[in-house]
Amino acid sequence: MSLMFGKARTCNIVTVPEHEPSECNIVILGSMGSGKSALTVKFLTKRFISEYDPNLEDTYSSEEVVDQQPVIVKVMDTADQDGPVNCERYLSWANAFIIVYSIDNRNSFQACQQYIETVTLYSKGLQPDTPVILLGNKVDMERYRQVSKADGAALASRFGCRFFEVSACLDFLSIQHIFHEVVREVRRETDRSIRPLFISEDKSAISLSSAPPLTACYKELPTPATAKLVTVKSSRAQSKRRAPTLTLLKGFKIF
Ligand SMILES: Nc1nc2c(ncn2[C@@H]2O[C@H](COP(=O)(O)OP(=O)(O)OP(=O)(O)O)[C@@H](O)[C@H]2O)c(=O)[nH]1
Repeated sequence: MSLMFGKARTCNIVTVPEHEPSECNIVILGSMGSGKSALTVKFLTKRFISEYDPNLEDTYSSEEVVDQQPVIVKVMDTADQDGPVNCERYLSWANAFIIVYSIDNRNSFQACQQYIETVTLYSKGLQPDTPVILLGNKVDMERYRQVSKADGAALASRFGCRFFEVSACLDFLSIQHIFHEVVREVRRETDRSIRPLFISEDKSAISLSSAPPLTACYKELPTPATAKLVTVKSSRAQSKRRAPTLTLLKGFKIF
């Protein structure tokens, strides 16, 4: 069963009940082998698993607390064969994008530019804006580095993205920090998009004190399944390989 959660693009202000944690849909993009799955698994399980089914695309969720506020983080680990293809499956779903390259692979860095251009073009003018984080992964492979930190930073600043270098096989906290920073960026953009209007001199302007309290622009969504990690979207592509697999996480097949 494929169950996708959307979010209201048009800002129809609805009240999110206090007890309901907000949601944050994050899409991870990048060329094959850049480390998308490894980063996703590390964030969800604190473990580094070395081999994944490259054709497996799935969406996972995790209940997090960011700055004392609970949030359901949904992560779509994509599996484009090369470059952004049929992007509509994630463009309207995402609250944010993490675009990954491997510092030891120049081609993966070039592919990131295509992804950044695609998502920034789509998000242009949309409210709230969709934050993009550029990630240089495999920083443990320094001796094989092909992409300098300066190159990564320059690409990120050209598109107004945040930029980090990480390694999915090193400490968990640096990976968790990235995902939590994405949640903070989404919250900032949401607050920015519902910031009270400036009251003009014209007395006819609505006085905000009488307007209902503005809250996040999310439509009421069904509460997600209680399980901590759930697969909410079936795999897009079935694995072609029939090697024996160990299923670590629902939806992840590890060889
Ligand atoms: N040294 C090192 N290897 C990594 C790191 N992250 C991922 N890898 C390895 O790189 C290979 C590809 O990792 P994946 O997570 O499958 O990459 P992916 O982007 O999901 O690739 P596809 O599944 O083909 O789309 C695997 O062998 C991982 O073990 C890292 O930070 N450091």
